[in-house]
Amino acid sequence: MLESTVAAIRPLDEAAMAAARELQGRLTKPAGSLGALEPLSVRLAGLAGGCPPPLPEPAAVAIFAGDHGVHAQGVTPWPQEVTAQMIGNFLAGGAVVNAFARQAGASVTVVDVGVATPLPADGGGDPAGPRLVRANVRTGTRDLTVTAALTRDEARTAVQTGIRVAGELVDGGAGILITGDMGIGNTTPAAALIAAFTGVDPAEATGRGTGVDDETYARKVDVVRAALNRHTLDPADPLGVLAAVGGLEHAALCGLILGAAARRVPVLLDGVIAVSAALAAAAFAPDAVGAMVAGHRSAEPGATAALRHLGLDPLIDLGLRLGEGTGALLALPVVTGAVRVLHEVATFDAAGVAEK
Ligand SMILES: Cc1cc2ncn([C@H]3O[C@H](COP(=O)(O)O)[C@@H](O)[C@H]3O)c2cc1C
Ligand SMILES: O=C(O)c1cccnc1
Repeated sequence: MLESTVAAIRPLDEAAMAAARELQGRLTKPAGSLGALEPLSVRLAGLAGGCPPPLPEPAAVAIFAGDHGVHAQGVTPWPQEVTAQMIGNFLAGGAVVNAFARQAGASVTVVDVGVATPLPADGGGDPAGPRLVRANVRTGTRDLTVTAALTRDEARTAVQTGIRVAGELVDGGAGILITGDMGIGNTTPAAALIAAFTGVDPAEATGRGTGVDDETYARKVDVVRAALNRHTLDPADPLGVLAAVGGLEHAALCGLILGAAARRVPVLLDGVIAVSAALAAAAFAPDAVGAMVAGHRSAEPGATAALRHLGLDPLIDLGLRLGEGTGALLALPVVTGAVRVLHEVATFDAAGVAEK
């Protein structure tokens, strides 16, 4: 399933992109006046294979949750149980991601791919409310400073879970997928993935996550450096890199991105966890980048290194460092606006407006 998904990922459609560029030039506005929205609309036409591309509606957020053996190294001040507790909060609709999803009209799907502590009971209430998918591969990764975080089989199972969730959401009518994550400690494997795929130094890849103090930050950089030294990491073997230093939610997010790209549906990337997973997806299938839209620039420095490597410019930059899918959800109206222009704005001809 991983191999067939990767094989299904194709380049953007040049004819659709040319049509979108040509249409942009005839709309009642100075050429280029919509800045980054114009190339975005062109790219989405290329992804859809037609102009105008469909409006990216409805949106579906998939929050992949997992725990991390590296938590034992003291890389975050938060107890591991917070991962499971926040799942309860997501299902009850009380987290920031829920507030932003309601605002954007997006559905919320929470996927347990690797939570270590018992989950709260399913909400079971509102059928339109947040939904829980139970797909636990193992109860947290192993400590990546000691051994590989995952076996290749475990990493593959998590990637395939992400592909499956993407397929289900697209079959359910989603016009855009949004990446979300929850996993106490998960900025540490994200930094290791970013260092492995981009080649930046662990100090540049590593940030303060939930907001660690100077002492914890120094330890976190040492942990990422130790992980990079401990494992042989070949960026041409993304499954091997995900297994050695990744997390179950990172692997599943990689799958979600690959699944979206294979179905030619855009995937709006959130913060540092999402972009670290996007590096793995691009290593599996370079053309998957065509389906990626960088929602925002996380305050985590590794996110900027990853976006540079992917050649993506984030749509908004608000200093967010939360995850869950929050930054991507805030960027959603920008993506919709970029496409709506191609659907609704009059041409100079049709509106009787004189050209320069
Ligand atoms: C209450 C709470 C809600 C969150 N929502 C997302 N994260 C974010 O912070 C965690 C990563 O940061 P670190 O690597 O420093 O632990 C992840 O769970 C991520 O989703 C949260 C963290 C907390 C504490
Ligand atoms: O950029 C993110 O997604 C992020 C940053 C800090 C903590 N958790 C997530």
